[in-house]
Amino acid sequence: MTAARKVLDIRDLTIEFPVYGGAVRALDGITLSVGAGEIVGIVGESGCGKSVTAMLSLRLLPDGRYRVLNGDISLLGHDVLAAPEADLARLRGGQAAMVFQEPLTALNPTRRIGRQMIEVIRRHRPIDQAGARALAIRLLGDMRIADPAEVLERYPFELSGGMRQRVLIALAFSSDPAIVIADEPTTALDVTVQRQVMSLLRRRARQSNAAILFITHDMGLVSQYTDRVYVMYAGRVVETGATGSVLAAPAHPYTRALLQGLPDHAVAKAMLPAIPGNVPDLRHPPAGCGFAGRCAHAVARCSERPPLAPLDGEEGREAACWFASIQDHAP
Ligand SMILES: Nc1ncnc2c1ncn2[C@@H]1O[C@H](COP(=O)(O)OP(=O)(O)OP(=O)(O)O)[C@@H](O)[C@H]1O
Repeated sequence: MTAARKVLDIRDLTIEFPVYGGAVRALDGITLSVGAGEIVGIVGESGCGKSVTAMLSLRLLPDGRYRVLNGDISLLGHDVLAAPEADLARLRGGQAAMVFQEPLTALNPTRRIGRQMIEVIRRHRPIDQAGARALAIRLLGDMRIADPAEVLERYPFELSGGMRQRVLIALAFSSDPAIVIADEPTTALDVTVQRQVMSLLRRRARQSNAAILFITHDMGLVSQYTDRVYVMYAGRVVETGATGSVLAAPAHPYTRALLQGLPDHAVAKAMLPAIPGNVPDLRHPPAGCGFAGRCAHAVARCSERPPLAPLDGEEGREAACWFASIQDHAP
C-alpha cells in the first residue's frame, strides 16, 4: 500500500440493486484506495462491478436505485454516501474529475469545442472569457494538440475519436483535480490511438500529481499504465498489489487464469481472455469463494469465503484465496 495521502478510500462496501423478485449484489465487501499521484487500475471481466465502483465513488448512481448494506467511501475527506448533494456537485468536475468511454456523448454536438471548454473552465475558476480561452489553448497544447486555437473552432463531429478524447482529458484537468476517474476512457478507440491517449493521460496526471482511478478490461493497458491494480471478480476484490508484481507473480487463481489465457508476450497488448465457466449469478451471491465454480484447485474449504489477506513478502500485496501464494507467471 502506498504511503501517499489517500484521495479515495472505499471500505468494505456492499451494495445491492433491487430487481424484480430480489436484488443484485453488485459490490460485496470491496475495499480499495487511491493515493495522491497514483495511477490505480481496476480490471476484471464484464459485470464484475468496475463501473459501479467508479460511479459510486462520485455518487453518480441515482439515489433510490441501490441500497448500501455496508461500508463507506471517503473522497478528498468527504463522506460520499452521506454528503449533501451540493457538496458532491462541487467536487464533480472540480477536485474530482471524470473521463468516460464515449467522448461524443460527453460533448454537446451542436456547440463548438471552444465554447464548451470556456464554459466548463469558468464554472470552476473565477476568470474572464479571454483568460479561459488562453487556458483552453494551453490545456489542449498539454495534450499535444498541434493547433489548439483551430480546434477550439471545430464542432465535436469534426474531430477524430482520439482527438475528442484528448479534448475531454484536457477538460478534466482544467480544474486542477486531485483525482480523475477514468472509466474505459480508450475502449472506443483503435489500439494505436488508445496508447497515445493513455500516455497523454498519464503524462498529464504526473505533471500535476493527480491521482487516476482507471477502469479497464484490458490487461495490456493495466500493465503499461498503472502503478497498482485491483483485480475484481463478481463484486469482490480478489487480488491487489503493485502492478508489476501482480502481473509477474499473480497469487489468486483468477488472476493467474486471466494471465494464462493471454498469448505469449501479449500482456502489453491483450484484452482479457475467456475463462471457461460462468460468473456467479449476483442475485444469489455465493457464500464462499465466488471463483470456486471455475477454479481447478477448489476444495471443500472454498465454500467458506476467503478474506482479502496480506501475502508474505511484499507490502500491499493481498489476495482473497485460502491457498494464495506468490507464483511466477509463466505464460
Ligand atoms: N441499475 C442496475 N440495476 C441492476 N443491476 C445493475 C445495475 N447496474 C449494474 N448492475 C449490475 O451490477 C453488476 C456490476 O455492473 P458493472 O457495470 O459495475 O460491471 P462492469 O465490471 O463495469 O462491467 P463492464 O465491463 O461490462 O462495464 C452487474 O451484474 C450489473 O448487471
